[in-house]
Amino acid sequence: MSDGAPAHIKFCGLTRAQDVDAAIALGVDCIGLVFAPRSSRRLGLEAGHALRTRVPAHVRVVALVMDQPAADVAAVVDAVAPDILQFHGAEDDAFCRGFGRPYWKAIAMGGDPAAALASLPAYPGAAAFLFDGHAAGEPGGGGLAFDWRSLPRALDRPFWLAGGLDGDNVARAVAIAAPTGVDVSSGIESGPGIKDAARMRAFVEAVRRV
Ligand SMILES: O=C(O)c1ccccc1NCC(=O)[C@H](O)[C@H](O)COP(=O)(O)O
Repeated sequence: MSDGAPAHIKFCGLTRAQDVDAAIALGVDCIGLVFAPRSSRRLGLEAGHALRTRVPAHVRVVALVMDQPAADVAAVVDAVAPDILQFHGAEDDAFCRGFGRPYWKAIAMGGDPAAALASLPAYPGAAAFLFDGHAAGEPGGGGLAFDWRSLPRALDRPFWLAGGLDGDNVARAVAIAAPTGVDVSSGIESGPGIKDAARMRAFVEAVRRV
């Protein structure tokens, strides 16, 4: 749970240099780059590397993967040097630990939230959890929210809230769930992977007003 500090902000699914630059100028804490095969925001390794080089050291780069072979994840690590790996699929803790990076585990809250929460002890190595609104087996980034009240009142590590957030609802979400941070993709877009400057700004301002 939050310690009362402002929620951290992660913009996810960036594909354009100008959006990365704008996000950094707005002061976000994390930039998410998607390498999952089933994503319309998927980056190739060269494009991911090029975006990564624009990000200063105080902003963390999070590489998203989903049910990919270890060699593919290792190639992302080699090419992009992410600060964090975010796993979105059915990967287990041993797999997620195997790349020499801290990892966050996305938890799909869109189907059976109780079953989703029951899976948390299976990830003792996760540095954080990211609760997302999609159902298990489905990709993220679809703007699907879940019932924020279904999250536990106490967790033993940081957690991020994701799924269907935007500048209009993020303040309420933070007030209800008190997450460590908030993650947004489609809620700041004009189209898949195309971030909108005004929506990005509105999101950051809404979080900072909480
Ligand atoms: O964004 C994608 O296309 C994606 C594809 C496959 C796995 C994960 C993906 N995104 C995960 C994210 O962290 C999104 O930011 C998160 O699902 C929130 O998305 P949105 O509901 O659109 O804000």
